[in-house]
Amino acid sequence: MIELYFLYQNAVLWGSQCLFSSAAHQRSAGDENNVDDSEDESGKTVTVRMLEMRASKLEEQVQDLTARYKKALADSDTVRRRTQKFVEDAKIFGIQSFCKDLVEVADMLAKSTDSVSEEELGDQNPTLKNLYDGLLLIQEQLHTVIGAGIGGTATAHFLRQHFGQDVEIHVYEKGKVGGRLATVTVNNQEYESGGSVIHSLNLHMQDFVKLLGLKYRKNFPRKTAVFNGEHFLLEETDWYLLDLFRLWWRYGISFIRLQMWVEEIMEKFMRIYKYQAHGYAFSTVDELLHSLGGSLFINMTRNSVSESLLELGVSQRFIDEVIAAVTRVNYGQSVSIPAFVGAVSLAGAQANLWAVEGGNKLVCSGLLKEAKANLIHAQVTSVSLVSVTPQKRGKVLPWSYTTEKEKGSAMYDIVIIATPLQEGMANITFENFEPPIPEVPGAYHHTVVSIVHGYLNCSYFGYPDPKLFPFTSILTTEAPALFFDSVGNVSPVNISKGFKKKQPQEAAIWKVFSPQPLERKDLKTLFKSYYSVQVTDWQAYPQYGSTKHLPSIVLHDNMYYLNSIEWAASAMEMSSVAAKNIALLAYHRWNRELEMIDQKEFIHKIKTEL
Ligand SMILES: CC(C)=CCC/C(C)=C/CC/C(C)=C/CSC[C@H](N)C(=O)O
Repeated sequence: MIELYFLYQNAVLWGSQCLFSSAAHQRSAGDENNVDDSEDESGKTVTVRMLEMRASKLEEQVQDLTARYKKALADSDTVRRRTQKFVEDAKIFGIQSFCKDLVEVADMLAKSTDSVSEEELGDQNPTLKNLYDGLLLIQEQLHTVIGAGIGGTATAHFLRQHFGQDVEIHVYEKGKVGGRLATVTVNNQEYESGGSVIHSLNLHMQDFVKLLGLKYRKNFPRKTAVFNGEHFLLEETDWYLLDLFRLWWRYGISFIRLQMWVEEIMEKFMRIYKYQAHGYAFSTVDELLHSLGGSLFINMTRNSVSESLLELGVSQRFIDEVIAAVTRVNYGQSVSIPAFVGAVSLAGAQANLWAVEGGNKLVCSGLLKEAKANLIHAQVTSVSLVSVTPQKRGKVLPWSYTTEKEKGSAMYDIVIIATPLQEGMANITFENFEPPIPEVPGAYHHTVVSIVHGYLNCSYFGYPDPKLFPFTSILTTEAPALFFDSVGNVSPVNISKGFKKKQPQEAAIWKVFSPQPLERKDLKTLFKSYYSVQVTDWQAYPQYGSTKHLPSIVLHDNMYYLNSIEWAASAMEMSSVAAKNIALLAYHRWNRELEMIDQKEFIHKIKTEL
């Protein structure tokens, strides 16, 4: 633009100089031809008159030239402005034509691949096959998921469902597929060591099991007691009415109030399936919860379960003896956890629970396969933003990863982080993001799971005769002397293979949850003798209360964080709900369908239909 402007100015100046020099030349020529210089009647000599005439002519010329010079200057300004606009238009046009070219190239690629028939792609023509595969790769969008637990694999599944077959999905996993859904083997039988129970109303988990042709495994009926470190406070019997009477005697109608509370929350939570079936997505966990249960749900993430239940009229004794026992077994934490996760925990203590025959982790491997995702065994160490592609194509996010053998990097269009980002866990650094990706606050809670093959020490619980000990599940209340949260008799993941439930006095497989690894003296206290102990130290779920805010789902234009939902409540179904939400959110944002995100009016209409 500046160069063009200077050229034009020089041309105008150069033209003016020519005009002036020709005037000077005319004058000298006139001087040379002057012969008659006699006076006229006004007393002026011919020379004077000629000079006057020339002067007036020159004056006219000067006026004419000044006018032309002014016009030239005005024209030059217009041309400058026009040139400027032209250059700007050229730039915009350049981008537009680049986008158009891209779309044309994409269309051409699609036409090229469509024109090749399956027969032509046979083994006889490897060059054509390679070319064809190469063209397909160029056409595909690349998505990636970090983490192959239930959240990551369910995301891969839903991404495939919404984006279709043309996208390529890479899933990075540094450990085993399944993540916190895992088993340990004792005497050739596998036992769940991580997330173990699913609610009968968890519809995504149910759908996965059906889709993958897996089988349900019903939980064996258990007989539960609550231990306070000295004796049992509550003991379940074979008599339902007797149990009810005892509950009423000890806690009044607290247990009925509690049951109604959990049912009401569960019913509201179930709205999510309808919203998701309509294709609606939420950009924050708060928006999602608000759409389900309004300010009640939002407050439930802020107030503790004990506060909420006290307000409801549940007795302090019931909270200390029953609610605490449930929050300890499910989340290793006290009744100060928020009410929402408290309610999920209580739903997880209901009778209608199930698991997956063969192990819950089979859902993860099945979903990966079903999504035709590429599993990459590598640890992602950093994610950095390199360039911005025009408009709809969003940002391109590459990252480095390390495997046992190599370091590498790759580029993706959409990135989903499905592993906890808390300090000391995923250890992913984010580079070149503007604004920078804020650190995700909060900590994860350590829970140690010990799978013990042995004989329970029933005397420790006040039952010297093991034959009279009827309990298969022992929960605990908050007591400083207690070194464990719960101990329960567990069945293998394959119960259909002729498995018979062991009696409590027999050597059996026990699962102990504790905040710290069990010491030898602890094992000696809990077990009369044992054959083996297998320990898994999980960073199992958030340390509730370690942050005030629920983390963001959207970390950047095309980068999402799945585990933010765990801060509302951590459970297999919660991760599945988050996975569906992120796939929908990513899809709508990619396609600029913003009316499908954080919808209020339509959701209100659907809510009233329920
Ligand atoms: C809002 C409510 C009351 C329920 C939402 C539905 C839901 C997510 C139910 C799950 C219940 C359940 C099986 C809980 C188990 S506790 C979580 C456990 N520690 C785990 O790791 O899975």
